[in-house]
Amino acid sequence: MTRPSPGYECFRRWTQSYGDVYTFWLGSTPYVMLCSYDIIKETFIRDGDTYVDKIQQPFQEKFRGGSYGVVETNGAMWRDHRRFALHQLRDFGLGKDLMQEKILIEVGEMFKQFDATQGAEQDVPKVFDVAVANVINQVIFGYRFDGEKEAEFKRLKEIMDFQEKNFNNFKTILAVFIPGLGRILPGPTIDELLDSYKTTFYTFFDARIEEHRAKIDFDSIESQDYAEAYLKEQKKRESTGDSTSFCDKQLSNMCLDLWLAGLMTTTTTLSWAISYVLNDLKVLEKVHEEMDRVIGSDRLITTGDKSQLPYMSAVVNECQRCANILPINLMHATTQDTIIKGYHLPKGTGVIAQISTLMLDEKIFPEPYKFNPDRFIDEGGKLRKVEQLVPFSIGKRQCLGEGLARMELFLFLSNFFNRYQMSPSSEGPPNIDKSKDFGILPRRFSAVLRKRS
Ligand code: HEM
Repeated sequence: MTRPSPGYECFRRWTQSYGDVYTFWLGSTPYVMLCSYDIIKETFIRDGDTYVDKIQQPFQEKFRGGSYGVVETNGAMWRDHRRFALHQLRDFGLGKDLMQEKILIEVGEMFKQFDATQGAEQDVPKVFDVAVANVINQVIFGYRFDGEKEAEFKRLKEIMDFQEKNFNNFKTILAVFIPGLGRILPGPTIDELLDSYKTTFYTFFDARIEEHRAKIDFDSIESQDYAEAYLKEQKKRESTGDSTSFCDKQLSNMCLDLWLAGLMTTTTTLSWAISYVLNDLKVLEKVHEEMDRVIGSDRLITTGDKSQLPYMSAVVNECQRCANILPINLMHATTQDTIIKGYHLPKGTGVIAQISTLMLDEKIFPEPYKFNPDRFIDEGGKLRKVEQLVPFSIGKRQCLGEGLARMELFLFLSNFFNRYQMSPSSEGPPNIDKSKDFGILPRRFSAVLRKRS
């Protein structure tokens, strides 16, 4: 393979050596990496339809029982379900106050947990994990993990920890893409890993779906959550003779995609965000100075305050840039023959918009590994818009949950910082070195919180 092994710095160096378009081979499959904003704009934005497909990975179909969900599907299946999910997210209150209300309830619950143990070292990411899980589970299944449901979350968390532990290393990625090699590597095979992971998740989703089916009122117009809206749409389509496009298997797989994409990305970003700030407490001082000047109390901060809090927004931007949670973005495929910079790419060629390299481009972000929110503040003290900040990717497959994620990051972080003074635990600030990681894992750490007066 290569030295250093594939990861942020390796992709950055390859871009410096080979230019902003080069080929990266995973097993026997070539992927064309697009590594500058100009080339990504020229392809994924200006010619979006040509880059919209996903490479079909055999292990995905095996895992899902066919081509299902929204993250891995192509054509009408992908288009229909992406549109439907976006529509439901809007109906549940994105852009209105409803979603914000749900998130602020979680902020309040989170405060109760942190307040109860203030002054002592506490596991901060653990509390954020539950808060974010409650938000996405409300969207999909309409309830929070409180009271007797707490055990449910504990079980799901165990599976996610299992996934984190077993799937975020280069050996496993190699085994996925080069199955022959996977069979001779030590440890459990990919099939064994996927089997245990899959059974638990689908069992959870299918049980929730059956509960919905048992109590659904098909005559009610409003739906409380995604699963209810889906079952109604399924019935509507079946009545017109279409029994395939909104089938049961697709519902389980949509729940899986929304749940996993909605939870792990956001919790990982939040844990990195707090880790960066714990490593540079001067940033927290500046946040507090802005909060005291603009908010001046412990009232809940809402999205209505955002335009008055440019430094806070710059902190969120810089946390997303540095967290840079996908060292390799998801793999796309060309839908037709095309030409990039004079190179001919036949239909079906793997193409990757390399957003992690873009967010570490030193021409745009000098000293790219330095955590520096001020890079997003202009001379007039206002928030500076930087096109190259693309943590949610670009083009027709751009993150489906971007609106929800942005709202969660701003509301969770701004309210958390406004309420607490924070200091590292006796172990010191969390480790923020990513140089040895291929995948990116959430940070696990404790910190001491004290309510600000
Ligand atoms: C900080 C949080 C998040 C980050 C950084 C993030 C980032 C991304 C990225 C980079 C992609 C790949 C786009 C591409 O293929 O080019 C993606 C896709 C996706 N994300 Fe997110 N995401 C976040 C939160 C969420 C949330 C909250 C949801 C769910 C509500 C979600 C659902 C999805 C889905 C379903 C896709 C696949 C879209 C498609 O293929 O059409 N994400 N996300």
